[in-house]
Amino acid sequence: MSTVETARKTAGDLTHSPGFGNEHQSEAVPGALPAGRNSPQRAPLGLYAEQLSGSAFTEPRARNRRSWLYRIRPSAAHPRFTRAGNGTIRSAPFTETVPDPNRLRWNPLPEPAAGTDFVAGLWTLGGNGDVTRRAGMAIHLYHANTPMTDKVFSDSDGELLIVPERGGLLLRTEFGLLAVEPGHVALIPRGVRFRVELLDETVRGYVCENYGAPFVLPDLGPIGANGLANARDFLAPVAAYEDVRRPTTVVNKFCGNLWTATYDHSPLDVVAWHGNHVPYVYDLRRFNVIGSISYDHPDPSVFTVLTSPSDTPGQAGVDFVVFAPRWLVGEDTFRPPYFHRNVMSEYMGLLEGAYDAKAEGFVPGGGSLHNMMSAHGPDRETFDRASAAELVPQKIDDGLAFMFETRWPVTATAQAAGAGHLQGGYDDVWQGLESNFRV
Ligand SMILES: O=C(O)Cc1cc(O)ccc1O
Ligand SMILES: [Fe+2]
Repeated sequence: MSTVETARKTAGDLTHSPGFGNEHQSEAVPGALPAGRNSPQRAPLGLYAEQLSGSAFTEPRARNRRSWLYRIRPSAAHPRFTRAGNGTIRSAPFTETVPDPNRLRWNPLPEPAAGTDFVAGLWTLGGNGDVTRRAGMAIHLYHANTPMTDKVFSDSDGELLIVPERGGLLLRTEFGLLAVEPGHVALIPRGVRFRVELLDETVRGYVCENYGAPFVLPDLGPIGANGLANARDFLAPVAAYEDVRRPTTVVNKFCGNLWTATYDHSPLDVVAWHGNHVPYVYDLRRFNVIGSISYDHPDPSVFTVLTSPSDTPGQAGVDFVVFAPRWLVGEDTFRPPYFHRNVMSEYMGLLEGAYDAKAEGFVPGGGSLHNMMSAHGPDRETFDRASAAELVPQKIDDGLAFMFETRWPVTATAQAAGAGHLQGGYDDVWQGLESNFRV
């Protein structure tokens, strides 16, 4: 069997622990999880107990995050990390270019060179904030055609929201295995080690690296107790471990740089765990879309899947927003996204099909950046069509788009600002919107 076939077979057999933000627990071997305490004098089965903290010990209970891992060897037993090249990964502060008020749009990344794995194929588009302050975010794209072998990755700088656009990934994490396909997302918490294997020969997608407060489900306010992304649709893995004594390269992204150390064993050796600092997958098509059933186009905040709150109430470090299949029924309403200028900065990507504000040029695997206060909205073709459309109920089900919306302007990396796949002439999509003013 090819490595892809083997990974597919493994992905087909996975079981999960459902729920977002709750206390999960799992043991791959009966009796591996200590009962009634975290640190028994001797952990069961000769395992080592270790706490992984995703919040300060003292943060309020509602925001407190930690997991207890029961592992074959303690994480502390490792040699010295040394600097490795950062490849095409960049981190905040982003200072290679000046922040650009122009509307920018990219085509998909070119095909990866042979032998590119997930970490080597990470390519940073831009971001904001400062990794050393745990504030802000980065937008990455990835492309890969090779599984990571005897190599694991962990990101001390933030959590990773992985959004596949082409091909599926098998994520072997310290907590167990997750499979994530286009139309699904995976969320890997800060510091969790994982290896990426491929469910297809070539894979491609987007990553939001969130340096700030971990993503949570948004409050629902008057929507009530249910709706948007439902907590039970998030799936954590069940424990699965490797007892492998073979040199394994651990790549750690720390304060913007990659560091590596060669362990003499696989650190994916957690036999049991419990806690709430855990990875998840989520199927975007489970999103319960709320919208207007009378008139007007609601703000896209109503499509928020996950939000990273900042110290300013209601102003997210980053929101992850999905434009999922839905009905449009608004009466006397311009139904596509309206023209607007937004204090928040918007990076949009497309997972399949088309997006209802853009007739052409915004393609799956590509992306657009509409920075703070930049004027954007429907292109001319969309404006003309939607202004004349007969307002019968209409199902939008020919596309899946998403947005990373962030409180601070996004500064592009040099490689993104100078990319061959940066589109020229994006401004032209708003040309020809002539004055129709008549008095
Ligand atoms: O710019 C975009 O396409 C995203 C967006 C969608 C929408 O429905 C309303 C506002 C908005 O920024
Ligand atoms: Fe917008």
